[in-house]
Amino acid sequence: MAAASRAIAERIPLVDFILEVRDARIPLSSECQLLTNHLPCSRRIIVMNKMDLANRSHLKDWIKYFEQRNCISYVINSHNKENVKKFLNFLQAQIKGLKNIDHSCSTLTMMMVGIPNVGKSALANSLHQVGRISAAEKGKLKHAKVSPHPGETKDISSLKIGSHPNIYVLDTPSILPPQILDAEVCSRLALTGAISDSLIGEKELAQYFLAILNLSDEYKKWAKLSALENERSFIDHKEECSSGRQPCMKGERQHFTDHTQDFIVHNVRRKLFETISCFNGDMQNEVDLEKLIELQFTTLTEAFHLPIELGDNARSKVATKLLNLYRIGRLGHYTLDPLAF
Ligand SMILES: Nc1nc2c(ncn2[C@@H]2O[C@H](COP(=O)(O)OP(=O)(O)OP(=O)(O)O)[C@@H](O)[C@H]2O)c(=O)[nH]1
Repeated sequence: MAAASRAIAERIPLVDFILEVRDARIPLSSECQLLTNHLPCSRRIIVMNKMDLANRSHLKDWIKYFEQRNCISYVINSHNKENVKKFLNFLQAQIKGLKNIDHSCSTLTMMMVGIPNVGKSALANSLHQVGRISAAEKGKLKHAKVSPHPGETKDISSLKIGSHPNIYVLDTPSILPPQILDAEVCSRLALTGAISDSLIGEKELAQYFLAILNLSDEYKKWAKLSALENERSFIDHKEECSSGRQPCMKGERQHFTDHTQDFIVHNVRRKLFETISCFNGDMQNEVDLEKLIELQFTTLTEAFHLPIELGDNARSKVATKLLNLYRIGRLGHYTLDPLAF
């Protein structure tokens, strides 16, 4: 990372814009510290990526937050083509605003910079795909490597994203400071996938996520799952009594090992809703909150259909599956950094 930081720092004066890619769930914790002291805000655009995973009602407030600090910012989902097209138009408007440029024959470069796993390569690829470049150039489409694991981009690569003027985007390897002293920031970075889970521990990370979920309002959206389930059990019971057949397990023909299947996700959401709404303790009290999380681990073992024989290993499995569901956006949308104007 030290070599990457040097290579990026050397290029900063040579490029027209820096696209500092951050994670929309942690707009502050995912700040790239290398840029903080190096760059005037007018040449930096803060791109809050993965907006589809963040709390939507907070996004406008974050744009306002950066505006107040004279920084240009933009929120985006790199997997959404329409979003990426609008972003490209926005970038072209920024370029038009640059003075002393012959817009018909110039070549402009933008460098993507950011901490691991924020989606720099995914965004570079998407811009390249929607960019107005010739069919011949598209035929040779290069791709930056996209991966769910942090630190996969090893070299600086260049992708063309526009013509007249020619615009190139440089995808760069991730950079992180050598030490992160704030434990809360570390947990947020691990939960969003910027650093490895092993630095915190999977179980601890899942407990951290459950604390966030329990203290948010996201679970309230799952109230109807619980009501629906009660209604369904009542109907099933009536049908079984009248037909004399044996009760059958829900989702019997489905695959219990794939925790991303709808029937398992619904079960998980329902169990989380029920444990939180039946909880009598004080959520603001750390000891009470820990008790609730303990109970949720036990309840989720059943919701994920984990065999009882797994014993203590069941808790690790619950943690892995729970973190995965959170990361693919199936357990609600959270912005983990608090907004402080
Ligand atoms: N949900 C969601 N996932 C995204 C988005 N952008 C990227 N991802 C996913 O995030 C993961 C990381 O994306 P990359 O493009 O490899 O991230 P990077 O910043 O280049 O990662 P490094 O290799 O550490 O430099 C991949 O699994 C992507 O599919 C987005 O807008 N929304």
